[in-house]
Amino acid sequence: MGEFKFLSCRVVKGSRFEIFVMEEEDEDESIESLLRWASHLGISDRPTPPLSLSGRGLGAVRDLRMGELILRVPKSALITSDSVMQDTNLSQALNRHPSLSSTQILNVCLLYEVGKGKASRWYPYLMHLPKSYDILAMFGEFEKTALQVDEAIWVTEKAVLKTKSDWQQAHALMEDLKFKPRLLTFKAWVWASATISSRTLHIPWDSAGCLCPVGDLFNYDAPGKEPSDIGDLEDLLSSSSIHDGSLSNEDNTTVANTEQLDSQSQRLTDGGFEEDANAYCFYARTNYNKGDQVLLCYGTYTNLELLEHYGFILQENPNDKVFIPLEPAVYSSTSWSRESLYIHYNGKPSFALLAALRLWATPQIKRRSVAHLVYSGYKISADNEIFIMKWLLKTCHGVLKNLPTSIEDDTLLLNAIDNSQDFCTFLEVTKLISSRDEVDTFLEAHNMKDKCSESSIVLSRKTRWSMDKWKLSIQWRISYKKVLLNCISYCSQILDSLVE
Ligand SMILES: C[S@@+](CC[C@H](N)C(=O)[O-])C[C@H]1O[C@@H](n2cnc3c(N)ncnc32)[C@H](O)[C@@H]1O
Repeated sequence: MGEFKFLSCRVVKGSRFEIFVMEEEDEDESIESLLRWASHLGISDRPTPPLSLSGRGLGAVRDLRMGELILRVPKSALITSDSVMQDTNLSQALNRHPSLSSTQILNVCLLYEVGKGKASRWYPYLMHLPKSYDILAMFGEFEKTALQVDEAIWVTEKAVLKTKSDWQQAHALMEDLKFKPRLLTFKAWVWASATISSRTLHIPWDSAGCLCPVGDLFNYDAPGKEPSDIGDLEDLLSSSSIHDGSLSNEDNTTVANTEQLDSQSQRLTDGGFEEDANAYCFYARTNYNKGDQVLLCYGTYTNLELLEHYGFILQENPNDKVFIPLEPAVYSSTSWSRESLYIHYNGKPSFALLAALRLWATPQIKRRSVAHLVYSGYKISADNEIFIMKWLLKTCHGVLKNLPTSIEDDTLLLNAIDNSQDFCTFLEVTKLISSRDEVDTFLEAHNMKDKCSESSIVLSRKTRWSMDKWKLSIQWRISYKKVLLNCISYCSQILDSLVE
């Protein structure tokens, strides 16, 4: 579920699409009917045939050049609150409930359309939406605890509470609309909310976005591999040695680079609604060879944000960030926001974190005189640098030590879940793990503790789904711990070079 696996690839024939559809093994024939339906709506990859779907994905049927138009989805095919509200029954009911947010409204619109069944003009599309999702709002107590890190647990609790309160607030409207009982349930609401969270695309006229048939089959590619990304800018600034010359030039360089970053961040998405074409248009974000999967950048996300909004994480995420506990005096030593004080995925402290630590480690009385250096990214002194690197080392070690499991055990557990042929083998393999509490809790939660001796255990759908989410929790905490380990090796290297 939500897992990115290409078990079969084939060219879809019999539709006007020359799209290369990558599907999961159990995906039924009907994907072709979705594409046939889409072409009737005017959704087209012509005249330049190119793309792919999630669990499913889109692949290139010929070489593609960066910037090439690869898919057009006319406005009339998009599911937006506006388009669904052309139904007067719905729009009148919405007028009677004016306090709902645009996302709540789109949620209701999606469920309303689902309630129409075959009478919905988007029926073939709705039928192909995933049946379940793995976003944080769907995590139960067990999977939430398996995240281990307070910040992630807190984000999960917030997501669950928000989904619940959104549902409660929208309930009166849905009753007013005489939704069938199954569409009134929290389960239905969470499904719609996860669909919207993980599949909508930005449109300028509605902050809730739109659902875009076929266009929502692109999987995600992370931005940040560009040569002058923020990491490089920080390199440029923080590797400079202690500097006492005029800073006016450096300041200008910083501003110029920051501006360059701004203009890049505006190009973070490679699809958008175009007024002239009255369509959502998608362009190749890079060159692709025939057979490659074609990806789309949804935006810049950390792994926790990807998990929260999309239900997956990237093993290598150039935009990942880890926040470590800082003393209140560090926050008050600078005007940088808390959000800017983090460790990059590669272990390097962010520009702002280094600056804040450098100032914090400077006696109060001297801070004013060194502030201009610090804000330009320069080191203050070797002693200051040694102090903050040692502090970072100690803090990262401390955070890792306080987590319930080691990265080695996490990796063993993940491999056991991934590679065991059956549940009994899984249980055997997990006996090698030093901290077995988590496995025992899982068995208890699914009433399987006393079944461990049975030779073949058939897992229920619910158990398998919980296991998928558990896996995501373990993957996430591994990625978190890796960043801290990267930081430890980064600081050790800097210390070695300073002490030499
Ligand atoms: C807009 S949909 C993309 C199409 C989707 N794969 C499908 O089968 O409909 C977004 C979802 O695809 C999956 N996904 C997208 N990019 C991914 C990636 N790079 N790795 C793993 N899963 C990904 C996630 O489940 C995500 O919520």
